[in-house]
Amino acid sequence: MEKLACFGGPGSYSHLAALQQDDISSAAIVFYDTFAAVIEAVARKEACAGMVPVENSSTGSITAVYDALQESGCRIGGEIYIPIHHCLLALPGVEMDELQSIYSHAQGLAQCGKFMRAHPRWQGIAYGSTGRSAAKVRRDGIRSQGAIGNRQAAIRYGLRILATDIQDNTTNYTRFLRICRPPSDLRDGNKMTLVLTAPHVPGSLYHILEVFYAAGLNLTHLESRPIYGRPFEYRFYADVVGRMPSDIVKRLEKTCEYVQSLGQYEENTGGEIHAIRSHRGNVGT
Ligand SMILES: O=C(O)C(=O)Cc1ccccc1
Repeated sequence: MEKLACFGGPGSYSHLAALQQDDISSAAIVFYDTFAAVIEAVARKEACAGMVPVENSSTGSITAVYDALQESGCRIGGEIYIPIHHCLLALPGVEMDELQSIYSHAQGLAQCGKFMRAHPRWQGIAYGSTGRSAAKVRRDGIRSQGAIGNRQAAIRYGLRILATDIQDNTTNYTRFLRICRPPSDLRDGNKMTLVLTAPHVPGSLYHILEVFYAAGLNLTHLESRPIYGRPFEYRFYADVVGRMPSDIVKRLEKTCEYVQSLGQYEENTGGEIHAIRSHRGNVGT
């Protein structure tokens, strides 16, 4: 059976994203404890695909994923947006005022900053993932331990939900990437992630963006990451919606110092997040 390498353990948000992959059965999901380990597992052919979070609507990009992807030779085969509704979890029968240590993935703690600050006696402790945090609370059986995670983790580990929707931002979404290995699992689609570098001359990024503009391509995300060994020089990751004709690819190749496709995949337009983004787009025009 083809395996999917997933970040974070049973009950993590990445697990929820992996379970929504129609072609993968839940028994085929294997867990890894770092984003880089997921990507390496795909590169080493231990799995046909991987699932990692890449961007959150309140805390921003997970830059470690871009960096691990760059080194690996892997590609992006899909994306999925998951609404993130964080809950405060504890052992059955435990009340809020008994809690002292709250375990979660660093992303979970960051997304619940206001809730955590409203309880200054609690210590937030970054742990492997939200799923692993919930499992730890159950395994340790210590009444002063809580976790931040999702409702499914509470059900899976038999934990009590003490508070719901504790994230700062009511529209809290995480974008997950399906990682694949070329040429297998490479897909077609209307969205593309490009990695590019710009020549070090005035206006070079402007001219690159102009190519997207002239072709009517919607740039949905632009990320810059340092290039190792070239201090203060950057590699750009551009997500572009719209099909790219070959003359545009040629123009980009002429304008960029370096350009490569990291994958072409179907834009995830399902659900509420798409309505929110489309609405915002309409308001702006
Ligand atoms: O720890 C998890 O459950 C993850 O998959 C990472 C994460 C954490 C918080 C919000 C979204 C993703």
